[in-house]
Amino acid sequence: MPERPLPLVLIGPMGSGKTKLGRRVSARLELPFIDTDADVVAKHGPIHELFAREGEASFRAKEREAVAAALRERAVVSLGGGAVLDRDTQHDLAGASVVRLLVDEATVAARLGAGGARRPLLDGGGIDAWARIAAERRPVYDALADLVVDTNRGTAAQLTDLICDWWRNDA
Ligand SMILES: Nc1ncnc2c1ncn2[C@@H]1O[C@H](COP(=O)(O)OP(=O)(O)OP(=O)(O)O)[C@@H](O)[C@H]1O
Ligand SMILES: O=C(O)C1=C[C@@H](O)[C@@H](O)[C@H](O)C1
Ligand SMILES: [Mg+2]
Repeated sequence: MPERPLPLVLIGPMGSGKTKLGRRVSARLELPFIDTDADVVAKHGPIHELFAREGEASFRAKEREAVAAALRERAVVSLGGGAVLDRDTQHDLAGASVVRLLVDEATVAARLGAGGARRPLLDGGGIDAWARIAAERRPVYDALADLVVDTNRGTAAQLTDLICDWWRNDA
């Protein structure tokens, strides 16, 4: 069987590993890597500053622009955690290979504490806010998924292999 369609898109909640695994998968498949959060930051500055300055709706509009451009590419694309809420993005994902990353609250608590980008939707709410947002979005992630990957177990190398084998139809 031939390879699955491109782009190969990673979706899932904050801290599920979209950026980390997306970068590794793209290197393995020798495809370009696009992280839509990084594209928004490159064009508009840090996401927490954009939220503070212009509010979430403005961030979502800018995010949608970055996502629309990314989903036209033959690339591995890691979406921001909330990007899948946009109806046009849901429509664009119909032709893509969509990998949904799962992570439990206990696992993600350690990951989110590890530093990295500030996440404005968790400001003040921490892991409780993460759990509420993840539960709200679960049906959307599940409906869009072509492959579900549990990131609570296994190394990043094993998870990368699993995604690459699936995309190549070797799984
Ligand atoms: N499978 C994994 N095992 C161990 N640590 C991981 C794994 N996946 C991600 N991490 C770590 O968890 C943190 C969050 O990962 P990452 O930034 O890739 O998540 P994300 O899904 O892109 O989150 P966001 O939606 O906020 O962009 C990072 O410190 C990363 O190194
Ligand atoms: O889940 C979300 O809504 C977000 C996730 C991050 O990737 C960023 O896109 C931003 O912090 C919002
Ligand atoms: Mg990310």
